[in-house]
Amino acid sequence: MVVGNWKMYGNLAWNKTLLESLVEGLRDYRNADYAVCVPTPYLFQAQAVLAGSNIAWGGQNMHQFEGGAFTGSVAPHMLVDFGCSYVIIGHSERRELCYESDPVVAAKFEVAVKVGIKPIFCLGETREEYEAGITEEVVARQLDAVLSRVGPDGLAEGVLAYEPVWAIGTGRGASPAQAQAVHAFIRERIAEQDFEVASHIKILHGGSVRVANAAQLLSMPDIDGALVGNASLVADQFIAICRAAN
Ligand SMILES: O=C[C@H](O)COP(=O)(O)O
Repeated sequence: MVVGNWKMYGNLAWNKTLLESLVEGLRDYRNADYAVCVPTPYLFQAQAVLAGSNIAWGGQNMHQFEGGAFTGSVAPHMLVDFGCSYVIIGHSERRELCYESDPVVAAKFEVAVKVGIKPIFCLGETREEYEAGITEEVVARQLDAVLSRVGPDGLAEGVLAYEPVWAIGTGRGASPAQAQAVHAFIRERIAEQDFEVASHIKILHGGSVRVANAAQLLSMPDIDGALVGNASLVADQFIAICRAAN
């Protein structure tokens, strides 16, 4: 599975060109799941261009409540209204810049599943946590917050994305071996509660996934795909990464 996270980029004309290029470039690649998560104002456009293609679409966040006086927020059903299949939950940029706590992220995960949208649950350590050697402690804490809220059966309704924060946007991602080790730790922790769920849940990798490193990362046994930022903004690069997963 390969998901493009456009973050806060795009305009109607640029989006149209990129989306149409992706539809054409991936038309014959049907052995993997593909999606793009676009800024909320462009969901209508993603739906219009991607409907009927083999590329799904989704949001980059949503509120944990199903409605209310939360100016500027997006309610879960609003993503459903635009045909979203996915929503990114707990991205490190929101955890840091919007102070999203583990309990809030877990609540968002639960509500996404409730309204029928597959959450892409992001977890990962900061550079400081990596250098302090507490990566496993951090991702375990983040994972456990969701597991304790929804249980393994609820977790199975989502997709995980391990994104070492220190690799995001830097052009220097984790090595395949480094990434595999943490993916395996995450899967083993889930297996402690439910082996079947652990065996089937997708764990994507994010953090400077590029054309140059995608195939190696995707060849790792516990890496089931990629959550791609920068490279998803360039049609040829994102298509090449998607094809590597096919
Ligand atoms: O959601 C995507 C991740 O933040 C990775 O972004 P990046 O590929 O630009 O490092």
